[in-house]
Amino acid sequence: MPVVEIPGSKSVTARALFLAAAAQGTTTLVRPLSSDDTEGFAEGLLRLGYGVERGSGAWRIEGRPTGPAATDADVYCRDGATTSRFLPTLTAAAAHGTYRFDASPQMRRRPLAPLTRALRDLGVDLRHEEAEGHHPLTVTAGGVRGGDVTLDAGQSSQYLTALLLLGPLTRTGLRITVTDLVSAPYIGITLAMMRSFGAEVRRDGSVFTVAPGGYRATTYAIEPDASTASYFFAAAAVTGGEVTVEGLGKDALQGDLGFVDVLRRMGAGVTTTADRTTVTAPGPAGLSGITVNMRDISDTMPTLAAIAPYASGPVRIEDVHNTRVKECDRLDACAQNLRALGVTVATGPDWIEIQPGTPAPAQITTYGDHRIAMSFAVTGLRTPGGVTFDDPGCVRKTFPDFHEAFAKVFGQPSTPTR
Ligand SMILES: O=C(O)C1=C[C@@H](OP(=O)(O)O)[C@@H](O)[C@H](O)C1
Ligand SMILES: C=C(OP(=O)(O)O)C(=O)O
Repeated sequence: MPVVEIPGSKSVTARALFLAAAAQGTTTLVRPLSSDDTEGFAEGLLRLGYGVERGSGAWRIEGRPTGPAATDADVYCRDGATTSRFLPTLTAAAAHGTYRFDASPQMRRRPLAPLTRALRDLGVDLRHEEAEGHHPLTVTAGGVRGGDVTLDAGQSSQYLTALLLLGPLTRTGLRITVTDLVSAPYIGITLAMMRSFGAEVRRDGSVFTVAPGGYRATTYAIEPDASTASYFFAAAAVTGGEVTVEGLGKDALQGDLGFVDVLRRMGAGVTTTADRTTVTAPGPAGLSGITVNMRDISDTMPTLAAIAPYASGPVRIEDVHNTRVKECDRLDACAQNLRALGVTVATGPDWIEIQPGTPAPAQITTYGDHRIAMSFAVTGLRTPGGVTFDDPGCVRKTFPDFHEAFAKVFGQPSTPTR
């Protein structure tokens, strides 16, 4: 019964870095994720003049409630959407300073207009350099008074998280009315973590009220990444094995742990205690087909799509339109790779339906998307000779050692070669 050690949560680490930077005092983050996204976030804070010390297993951040020490900085956000959306928002609260942000070509393509519009509605001087609503952009800080703002988070919950995180740094607090919301469980993570750093925030349906007053430093332990765990759980379900992940159980903050409920509905065995989760393969009949709404847990859509051919009936995943504006268009990427493996698949604006099949060996086109690589590594476990990847290294975004760690647990390498 392998107990798998999963690296820290990207989402929790990114929020913790924002909160620690804005807090009064020195914060210690225990077991943060060290990957391209979170290292990029930390480098961004360093460029802004925050004190960040990255030790192995713990990071220390010197909070600066008055804002960045640098009054002028150029920050490169790499591929990180949380970095690209949270860091400009952090600098908007500074009393003064000019901060320019840019991101990778992949991230430049991804939208952030609803967030930048809301920031402007709150009086922030924010200019897009090229395309409206995309990086690169410049924030000329002058503090944020606060007040009422309306936000459409139907494309990304990260817009709402950014505004919520900003709330305690405003002079009078924020009242945010949300007209639409995807990936809702991520807002639960945000609210819980804001409270852990001393903020006062309330939710009444679609209205969020955040009191002014800043944040207080703390020691914060980062839980393992539930989206990353999905590849190991899925692999247990399709290889006849069993996998236990420690540190992710009933008390977990991350909604993506809900992926195990999907596996349970398909026939896998799932046991969850307060702080661990075990998935065991289904009986001899294998996984059944399913129709499932993944609006709340859409980062695990590619995981399910990649194991879908091994189910005994069709797998239909619905309400995941926002997966088209992630690292790549994930509905198209999943469909194209499944077809390359010889599987029958159909897609619509916000859904994908996959027929049972017998995947044949193929090269997976990752589109530079870590989740496409990690998901199809699971498919490869039951493909004779495995699968190969055009860009195996794209896993660096959230799990640089993924291929090695996966091979260690499941024996067969996912052949991360070109
Ligand atoms: O807030 C976060 O940390 C995240 C929210 C989700 O994004 P969307 O809200 O854009 O779906 C998720 O896909 C992403 O990996 C991380
Ligand atoms: C969509 C993702 O990341 P982000 O939006 O934080 O870049 C992801 O990790 O699947």
